[in-house]
Amino acid sequence: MKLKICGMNHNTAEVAALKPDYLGFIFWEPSSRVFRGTIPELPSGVKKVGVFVDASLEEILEKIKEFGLHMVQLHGNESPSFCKEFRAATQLEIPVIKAFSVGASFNFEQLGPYEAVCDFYLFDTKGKLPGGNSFSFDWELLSDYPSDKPYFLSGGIGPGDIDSLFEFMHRPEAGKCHALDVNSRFESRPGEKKVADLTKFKKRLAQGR
Ligand SMILES: O=C(O)c1ccccc1N[C@@H]1O[C@H](COP(=O)(O)O)[C@@H](O)[C@H]1O
Repeated sequence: MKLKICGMNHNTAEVAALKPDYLGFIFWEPSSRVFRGTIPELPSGVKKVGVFVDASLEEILEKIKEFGLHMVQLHGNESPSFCKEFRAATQLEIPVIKAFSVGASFNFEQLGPYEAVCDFYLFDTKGKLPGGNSFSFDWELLSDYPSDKPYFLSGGIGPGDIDSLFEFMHRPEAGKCHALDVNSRFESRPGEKKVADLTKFKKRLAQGR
């Protein structure tokens, strides 16, 4: 299972040294962990993911160029036609993660129009904010997941969730789970990650149950 550490801002180099598969940078101004500054050189293999909320195509393309982003996470109400336009503009070179907010229930039919225009889905918990709400949804809802597309499991995953994650990973609905996405539950303040907790979490994940 791959790992994405999101909401990087204050201690990027230290966290990158753990060599997660993905590091996420939030490019949404109202976020308390909006990315400022420059991204240090990362160990090879660590992919930089830009997280956007209903940004314009121009803004996203600009950030890709400025920060050398490898992938984008569209975390707002971006339409299938916007995803298609983005893929055409980037000639399929920048994979698209389309995020969806999951409440007490989730209508998987809404994924249909996105099947051909994104590379991954991401399931986050529905809350007041578009993302970074710090609480999880009922992962059992994913037992109705109808797609073959790999997805990121997100939303309030914290250091204490390892055992439930191992349980989840043994269920059929985890078959298409490509990566775990962690964010606010590993922070000492917004954008500053707790390296010791992340180190332990990553190690436990690698060891397996
Ligand atoms: O973290 C944010 O501030 C944020 C703002 C706007 C869009 C997405 C954001 N973060 C994403 O939210 C999920 C879940 O975060 P958490 O674990 O509940 O804190 C994660 O995918 C982040 O990429």
